[in-house]
Amino acid sequence: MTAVVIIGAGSYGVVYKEYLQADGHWDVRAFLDDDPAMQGATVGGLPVLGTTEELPRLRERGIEGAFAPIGNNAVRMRLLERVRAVGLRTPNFVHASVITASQPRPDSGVYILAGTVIMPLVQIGEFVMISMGVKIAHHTTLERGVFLSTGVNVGAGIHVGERAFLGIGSTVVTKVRSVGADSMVGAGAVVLKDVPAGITVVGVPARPLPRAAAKLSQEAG
Ligand SMILES: CC(=O)SCCNC(=O)CCNC(=O)[C@H](O)C(C)(C)COP(=O)(O)OP(=O)(O)OC[C@H]1O[C@@H](n2cnc3c(N)ncnc32)[C@H](O)[C@@H]1OP(=O)(O)O
Repeated sequence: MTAVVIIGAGSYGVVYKEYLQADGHWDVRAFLDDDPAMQGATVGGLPVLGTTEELPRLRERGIEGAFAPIGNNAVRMRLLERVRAVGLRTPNFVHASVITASQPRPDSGVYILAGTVIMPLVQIGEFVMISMGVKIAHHTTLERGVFLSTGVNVGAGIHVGERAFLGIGSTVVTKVRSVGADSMVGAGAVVLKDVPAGITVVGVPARPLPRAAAKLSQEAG
């Protein structure tokens, strides 16, 4: 068993606590959370040990690594970089039901939830987060910090840029070459053309949202 903490004691944190405990490889000791209101709380039977300022002191407590299952890609990446910087591990979590012919590198902070299927020759960058029931075809690349929501379908040979966010049930068809960095694909969208970096697309077929409406807030839930 590897002793770990979970950063973020919100709904994702509690769900991941359940997954990690059921997995049998993780001794989940506590949460860390930067919300002052959470300090001293007990969440899902585990203590909130402190804020992320505690990270440098975790080794003294015998903790070896941290998970940060946080939907905001930039925040998740920043936190996991801090975890590494203090010499802790950023383990992967791949649910036992996942069928994958393409593995992320060990300790690359990649999380893949139940029912996902990944074909061979898919590159999975560090800090990628993949929700339930996602399908990814061959020769596709997910760059660092990509988030694929529940039920996303990504075709073959597609480059998904850093921190791109694909909303629940969206599809990117095989003829698309690129979904740009920091772009957002709305829930249910069907992407038929390349998505430029930094924009939000919605609908069937997917078209850009006017910039004023696109907040890129990544409220992933
Ligand atoms: C465990 C999991 O995986 S959970 C799932 C994770 N979360 C998601 O999938 C959420 C994905 N987010 C979305 O789809 C969002 O609606 C976004 C990011 C596309 C847009 O969000 P915002 O920028 O806040 O846009 P807002 O809600 O103000 O809507 C702007 C316009 O776009 C339309 N719109 C928003 N989302 C969509 C969508 N998915 N499809 C079609 N139209 C949409 C709205 O109806 C609105 O149109 P109007 O101006 O004619 O009224």
